[in-house]
Amino acid sequence: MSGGGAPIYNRVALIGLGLIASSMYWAMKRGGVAGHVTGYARSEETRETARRIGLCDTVCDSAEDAVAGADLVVLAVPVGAMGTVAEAIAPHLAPGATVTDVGSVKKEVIAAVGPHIPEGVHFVPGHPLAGTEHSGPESGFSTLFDNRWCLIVPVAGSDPDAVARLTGFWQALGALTDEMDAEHHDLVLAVTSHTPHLIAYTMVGVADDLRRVTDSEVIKYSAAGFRDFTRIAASDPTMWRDVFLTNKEATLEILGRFTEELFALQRAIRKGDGEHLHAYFTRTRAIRRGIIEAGQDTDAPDFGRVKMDR
Ligand SMILES: NC(=O)c1ccc[n+]([C@@H]2O[C@H](COP(=O)([O-])OP(=O)(O)OC[C@H]3O[C@@H](n4cnc5c(N)ncnc54)[C@H](O)[C@@H]3O)[C@@H](O)[C@H]2O)c1
Ligand SMILES: O=C(O)C(=O)C[C@]1(C(=O)O)C=C[C@@H](O)C=C1
Repeated sequence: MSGGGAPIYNRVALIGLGLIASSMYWAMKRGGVAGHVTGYARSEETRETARRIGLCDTVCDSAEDAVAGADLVVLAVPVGAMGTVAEAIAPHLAPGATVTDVGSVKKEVIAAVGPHIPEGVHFVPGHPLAGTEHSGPESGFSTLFDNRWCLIVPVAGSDPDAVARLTGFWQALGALTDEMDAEHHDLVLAVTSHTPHLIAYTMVGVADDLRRVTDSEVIKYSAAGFRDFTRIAASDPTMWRDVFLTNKEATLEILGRFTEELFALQRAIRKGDGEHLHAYFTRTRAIRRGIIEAGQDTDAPDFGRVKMDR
């Protein structure tokens, strides 16, 4: 972490003031990572909230004002709005500035933003793999990125110094960093984040339909597994609508494989094929244990319990 050394960027502009931007602001302040931080959100109400809670050193009434003189501009709006925002700020970007984004999808964001980035301005996309089901300017906290991955996704011709500086910035916010190309990123995230969210949304929807039949029993007596699904399914509808509309190809590919496996399990249940079910669950349990042994999920609530099982 920067820990009070020289700031990595003198002036940072946050466009969109929700969970990710507000967490970035508090983490920047914690580590002395940035000099002055400006912020802009589309709605007057969000800007007022930001001013009230001291989110950003200056809250601007236009994106153009926010980016003026910034050496780092962070696009932290829903994926579907990235292109429009980039187009609006493009004429006001300072020469030599870096524009990055935090969008959950990379290929379509790069296609939407890239063409608007002027000559002499660097574009280095990124994606912190950290979040919660909450959204808006009051949902952020300084430790969100601690020990979480942030994937840096350089585009063709990305300036290596700009990439290295942004990488150092994310590390100073507490994150672990890695580089990945956009196509691979979108496939990996379809497996680890996007399809699981869709499944959670579906399961909660199914239970809600059932609730009408069983008169609230499903929700009332929901076990921990289902409650975890409801947390995920409470995630922001705009953000997730945009994720599925923009990571269509990879999500449909993974959903296709998921459906095949589900049918195989369904068949095993119908035929009473306990061997199939047991072998399948044994394989997936080993995956979970492997993650924990690799130390990649040490803050999971059941970490200690799984260790004690052995
Ligand atoms: N929430 C997560 O778990 C998570 C994790 C990693 C990355 N992301 C990505 O980060 C980005 C922001 O997500 P978030 O969770 O902070 O969302 P959020 O809903 O908390 O905040 C989004 C902000 O953008 C503003 N906004 C929307 N459209 C705008 C526009 N056209 N112009 C200006 N401002 C606009 C909203 O008013 C809000 O302030 C998204 O692209 C999302 O995919 C989210
Ligand atoms: O922890 C959560 O609530 C999240 O959904 C965070 C999560 C994820 O799926 O892991 C969601 C979207 C992102 O783009 C990155 C992280």
